[in-house]
Amino acid sequence: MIDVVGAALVHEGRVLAARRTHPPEAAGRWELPGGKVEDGETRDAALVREIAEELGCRIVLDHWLDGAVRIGPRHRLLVALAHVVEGEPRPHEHDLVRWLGPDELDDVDWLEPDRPFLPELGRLLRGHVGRPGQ
Ligand SMILES: Nc1nc2c([nH]c(=O)n2[C@H]2C[C@H](O)[C@@H](COP(=O)(O)OP(=O)(O)OP(=O)(O)O)O2)c(=O)[nH]1
Repeated sequence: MIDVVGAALVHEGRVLAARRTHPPEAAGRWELPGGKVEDGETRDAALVREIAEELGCRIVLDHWLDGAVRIGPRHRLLVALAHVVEGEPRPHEHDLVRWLGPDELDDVDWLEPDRPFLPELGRLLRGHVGRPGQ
């Protein structure tokens, strides 16, 4: 099983969603930025690397959300709450990013494996993670 790691980047009570451009069946659908963990790499290091590549910023991980969701036969998705500590996230590989508040999580067409993480994410955002002054 290969781990795919996604970052729930939180800022001021909103989370960053990114729109995929490939492959064709996933283009236009939304995900948490991230990617596959490489051989010999920790999940944490993989996520920091992927976000630097995809969004050009440095992040720090807060904690991994509960659960792992199968993506097809060989992969599974794990999600960590994280925040940006250097630079501004700008899409290099996605065609759009959006910051979504807890009441906006249903406004975008997420890839299926991401959906089970949304209730916990909504609760965390409503509980004020990443709000100014915290
Ligand atoms: N990054 C990411 N991938 C996701 C999410 N949800 C989901 O089903 N996936 C799927 C899409 C892809 O099939 C796979 C991750 O592939 P990727 O293309 O992002 O990974 P990568 O950057 O390591 O890419 P590659 O070098 O293997 O092409 O997991 C998600 O929230 N984030």
